Amino acid sequence: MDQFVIQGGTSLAGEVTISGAKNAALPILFAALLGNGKSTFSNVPRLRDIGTTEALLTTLGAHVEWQQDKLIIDGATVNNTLAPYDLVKQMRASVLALGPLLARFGEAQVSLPGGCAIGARPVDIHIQGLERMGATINVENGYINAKTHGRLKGADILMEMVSVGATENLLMAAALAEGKTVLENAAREPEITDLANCLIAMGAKISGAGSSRIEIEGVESLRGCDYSILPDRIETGTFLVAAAMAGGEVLCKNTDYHSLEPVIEKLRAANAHVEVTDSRIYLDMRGRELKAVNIKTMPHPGFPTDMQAQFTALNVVANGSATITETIFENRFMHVPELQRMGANIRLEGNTAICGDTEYLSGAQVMATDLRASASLILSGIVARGETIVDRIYHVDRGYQRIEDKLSALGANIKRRAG
Ligand SMILES: CC(=O)N[C@H]1[C@@H](OP(=O)(O)OP(=O)(O)OC[C@H]2O[C@@H](n3ccc(=O)[nH]c3=O)[C@H](O)[C@@H]2O)O[C@H](CO)[C@@H](O)[C@@H]1O
Ligand SMILES: C=C(OP(=O)(O)O)C(=O)O
Repeated sequence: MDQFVIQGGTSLAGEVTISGAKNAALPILFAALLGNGKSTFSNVPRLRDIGTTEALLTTLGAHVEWQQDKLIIDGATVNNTLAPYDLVKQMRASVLALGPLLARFGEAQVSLPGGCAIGARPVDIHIQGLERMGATINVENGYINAKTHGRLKGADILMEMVSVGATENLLMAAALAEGKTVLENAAREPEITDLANCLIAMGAKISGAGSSRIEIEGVESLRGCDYSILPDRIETGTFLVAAAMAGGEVLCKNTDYHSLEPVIEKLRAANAHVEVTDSRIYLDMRGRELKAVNIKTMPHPGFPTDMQAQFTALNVVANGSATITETIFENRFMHVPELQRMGANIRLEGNTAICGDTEYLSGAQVMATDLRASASLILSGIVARGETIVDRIYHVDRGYQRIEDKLSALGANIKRRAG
């Protein structure tokens, strides 16, 4: 298994070009299953999860190919509705095949994704919503088996919790349902708006995406589209935090400042100087004292859970003490024991991490447990004294495109060692 070897203590300065958003690309690539023609996607990040999605779409019969930097998916060739465990277990987002397959083919068998390191991650809200649209669903032998007689029927669906995945699955299903669907208490993440815009480009009739009430007037068929994926707000946030922790400066290009407002607000509260234009964010931390900030993760437009681990690392090296409260996932503090091994002064109380003053971090061999936990360990390694080795970096490769190349270009001393 590959590792990262990091020599700490370097400063960071320069520019970084942000890739397309994993969490927008994954639902959008599954949306191609709804179209009866070829879709061409640009700004698709080169990630392990994208490879897994390509494999799953191919298993479902879609013709998938890269043409230079564009990913082409032909929804017209889809001829199989079984998403097998072997692929779903590699990536939970595979459950997003459920809504499109059921809506287009009247049936789907999708392996239950199960939990992962950060929490149980149930899919009951996805299932209940599809049942409201007339699907018959049973969960047996580890599979969600869904069927519908004729088309799905539009319905008023009040989701009991704000769920990004359920909103995406139901939005895709409703696009091809008969009649009108109203999704209440919908997630408002930028990635939902991006998915809705892609569906609209395929011919769907959707209004209200980005608000908590989305209305969808189902259509009989959808076509392929040409669509560019939104920039990755979490990758952007990770580089901004890296520069803040290292006392350096960074210009993030090809990004989207609007999707990052809660993160930028916290970086400014941490005493970073931040300047924004629509597609660029510049952070300067030179000569400024980094201050610890209180964080509470919330659905968008609150502070994103996917930036929680990086801010835990930031608080560790900042002055003062502050609390980090995780409200989305019950077990998203796996980075804490690893950071403690590097000398971090953190105390866990239930779903809150209290970060006190830490004199310095010292390099150590640490283990990545999930995607953003891995990022927090890399950032800590860059500012630690001595050498840090991060094991199990396949987690990082799920969601960051060649993070070591981008960090090296900024001045970090980080190398991938093949294991
Ligand atoms: C609201 C939120 O911040 N969602 C995050 C979540 O999306 P993801 O789609 O993975 O998770 P959800 O938004 O669905 O989950 C939000 C909460 O609802 C619960 N739940 C969800 C579905 C369901 O059927 N039943 C149920 O109980 C989950 O356990 C969780 O506590 O993880 C992604 C990857 O880290 C992030 O990019 C999303 O921003
Ligand atoms: C946890 C994440 O992704 P996933 O939902 O794919 O596990 C993430 O993007 O931080």
